[in-house]
Amino acid sequence: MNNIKNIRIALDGPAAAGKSTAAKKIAEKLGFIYIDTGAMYRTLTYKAIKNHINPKNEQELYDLLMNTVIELKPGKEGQLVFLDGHEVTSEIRQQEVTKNVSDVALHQLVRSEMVKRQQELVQNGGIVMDGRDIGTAVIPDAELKVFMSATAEERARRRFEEHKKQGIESDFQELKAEIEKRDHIDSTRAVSPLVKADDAIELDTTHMSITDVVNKVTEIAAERGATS
Ligand SMILES: Nc1ncnc2c1ncn2[C@@H]1O[C@H](COP(=O)(O)OP(=O)(O)OP(=O)(O)O)[C@@H](O)[C@H]1O
Ligand SMILES: Nc1ccn([C@@H]2O[C@H](COP(=O)(O)O)[C@@H](O)[C@H]2O)c(=O)n1
Repeated sequence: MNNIKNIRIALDGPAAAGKSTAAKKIAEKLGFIYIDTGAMYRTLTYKAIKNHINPKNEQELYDLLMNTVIELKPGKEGQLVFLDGHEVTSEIRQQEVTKNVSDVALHQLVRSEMVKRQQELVQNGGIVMDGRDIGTAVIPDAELKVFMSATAEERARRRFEEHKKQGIESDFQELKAEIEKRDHIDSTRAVSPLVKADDAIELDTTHMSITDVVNKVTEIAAERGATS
């Protein structure tokens, strides 16, 4: 890095641990760019569903990805997502996408292309990137790695409250089961599974507020050279 201010912060952890909420605020505080890599896997999944491609068909998914432009752009409320030039920011959060995304994300061919694209996005530093393999595969030499966790019960409770605020009806037990299923697929896949990098700082946020989390990470980021 030629500018010590432009550190790269890798934020990994299981579903609904609060990664994107924290990452957005940390980026805002530091004047960094925020990149949500889950959105890229979700966008491919959304297109695969539209094209009736089976999430288990690695070659067809890869061919589709090679003919797909995924753009992430900063917006007022966070990151905007574009698929082949069309905005799909809210479409990629649909339940059908959530249910299938971990099966799409487990393939070697899909992951190596996604990692390549993500590495191009972090070249200049000054970024907070969140996902499942950022500290282990995308930016293994990141200046700061954080592995955010919380109990499955608390993560399901947070998602349930989020849905309630958005007027989306949901069942707590179903949400918890969906989160646990996704975590299981993500952490047991053969290619870059969800795992804490050896040199990541573990942050159990079960009893932490969003402000506590943001303050903690920005404090450590400042120690590692980031200035706002
Ligand atoms: N420390 C916290 N305390 C209470 N609620 C939180 C905390 N962090 C995040 N939340 C809330 O939990 C919900 C899930 O957070 P968020 O979407 O940031 O998780 P995530 O890790 O990015 O999830 P995913 O990987 O599934 O996209 C959001 O409604 C968010 O406002
Ligand atoms: N670096 C990443 C990011 C995401 N995934 C997969 O995408 C799913 C959706 O991610 P969200 O953060 O939007 O919930 C996630 O469950 C993983 O299957 C990934 O593999 N690597």
